[in-house]
Amino acid sequence: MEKTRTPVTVAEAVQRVTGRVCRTGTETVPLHASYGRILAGPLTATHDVPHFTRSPYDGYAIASRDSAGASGSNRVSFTVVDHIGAGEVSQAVIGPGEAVRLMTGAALPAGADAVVMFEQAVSAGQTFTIRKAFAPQENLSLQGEDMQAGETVIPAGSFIHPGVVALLATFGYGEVKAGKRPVVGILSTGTELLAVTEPLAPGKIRNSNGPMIAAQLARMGIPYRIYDTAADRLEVCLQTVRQALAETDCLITTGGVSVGDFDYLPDIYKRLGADVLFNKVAMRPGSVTTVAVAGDQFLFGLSGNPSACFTGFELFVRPALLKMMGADHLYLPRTTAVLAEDFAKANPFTRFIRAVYDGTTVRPAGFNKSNAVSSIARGNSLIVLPGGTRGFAAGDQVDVLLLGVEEGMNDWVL
Ligand SMILES: Nc1nc2c(c(=O)[nH]1)N[C@H]1C(S)=C(S)[C@@H](COP(=O)(O)OP(=O)(O)OC[C@H]3O[C@@H](n4cnc5c(N)ncnc54)[C@H](O)[C@@H]3O)O[C@H]1N2
Ligand code: MOO
Ligand SMILES: [Mg+2]
Repeated sequence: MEKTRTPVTVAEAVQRVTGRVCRTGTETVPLHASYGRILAGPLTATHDVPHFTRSPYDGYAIASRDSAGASGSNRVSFTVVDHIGAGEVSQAVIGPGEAVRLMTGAALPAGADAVVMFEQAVSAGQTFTIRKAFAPQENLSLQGEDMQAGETVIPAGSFIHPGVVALLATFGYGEVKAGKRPVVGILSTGTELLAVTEPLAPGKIRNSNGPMIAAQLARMGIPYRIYDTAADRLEVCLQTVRQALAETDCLITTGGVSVGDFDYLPDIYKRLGADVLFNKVAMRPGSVTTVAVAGDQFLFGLSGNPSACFTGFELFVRPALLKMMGADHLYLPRTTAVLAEDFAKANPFTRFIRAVYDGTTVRPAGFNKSNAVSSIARGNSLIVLPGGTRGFAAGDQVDVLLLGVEEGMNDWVL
């Protein structure tokens, strides 16, 4: 008889997984391919930004002291001695009553310390007048106002989003050192599984977990290798698992992880001498989710039930892969929202409900059993109801995990 499994809390399971992760290493990637990677080292400003004081407006550079006393009834006049656009540097040194006509982004000429916007001047040929006094540094984009040389702007472990790409470009990095991405194997097990394009047959279903996991990995920018689905036969599955472990950094299997007569993953972990971190989690769906480590390779044994499989990936596989790449924000972003409808079921275990979150309220995304596919498709989030609670009513405040958001949180508190 199958030994009773001891459930661990979700927090404990998450901690056991992330606690065992070793970094995959680092590699240098071209800047244009760096989006979505994890920054290996801190990004320090190698120069001031901007590195020269410039005009933030199209207008005239003046010496502010020349504008003293200007008013509507006492217009002060300037003579334009040069004319530059962004990228040009004026050789003029502004003397009393002189100005340089310059465009946004152009370097401030010597002798100037303020900029008059075109809208603040009345122009006439090579001269213009103003009706107010300008303060020193008025309308300037000062050297170093954005970043100063030596400042750490982005810490190591950050997700390289488009803003970080802009920063790397600003400092002249044509390539960047990033966390190496693990190559992940995907193996769907189950004698009942048909390839996606095969016609249905009695008792058979199409393999939806494999393509779903591939997409979950793709969403993280992680390369994967898909193995042919394996029938529920111990030797066949074991052989494919061994092959996958030889060819990839870690393996995600789906199905065959529970207590059924043809659930062979538990035997496979034994045969591999793998260290099973847990094989039962106090959660629904996905209570049978198993994570094992063979040598230094993770084996994520996700449930065959689609909603459980999906949830197991987001809760355990995702943070592990992020940590392998050196990320410091491992967990799904979390928020709270008002439950839009009653959820009457009791929650002996922590419950993750595929849900639709609209920024204020959240509601279950329809049929929500462990075997549901529809609610994974309709949902954009997971409602988290703590274990040991009764039902929840419309209007209750609940925790929500957001799916498909690039950057996560650096703690798991649920
Ligand atoms: N006596 C017990 N039975 C079950 C228990 C239990 O504790 N005691 N746990 C139940 C729970 S909870 C879950 S979840 C499932 C988990 O089963 P497995 O992970 O072993 O997965 P399978 O048995 O292989 O399949 C379950 C279900 O999912 C379908 N499936 C499998 N692979 C795919 C795929 N790639 N794409 C789409 N659907 C898939 C499969 O046909 C089954 O219907 O066990 C419960 N039983
Ligand atoms: O592992 Mo099961 O998903 O709890 O239904
Ligand atoms: Mg089973």
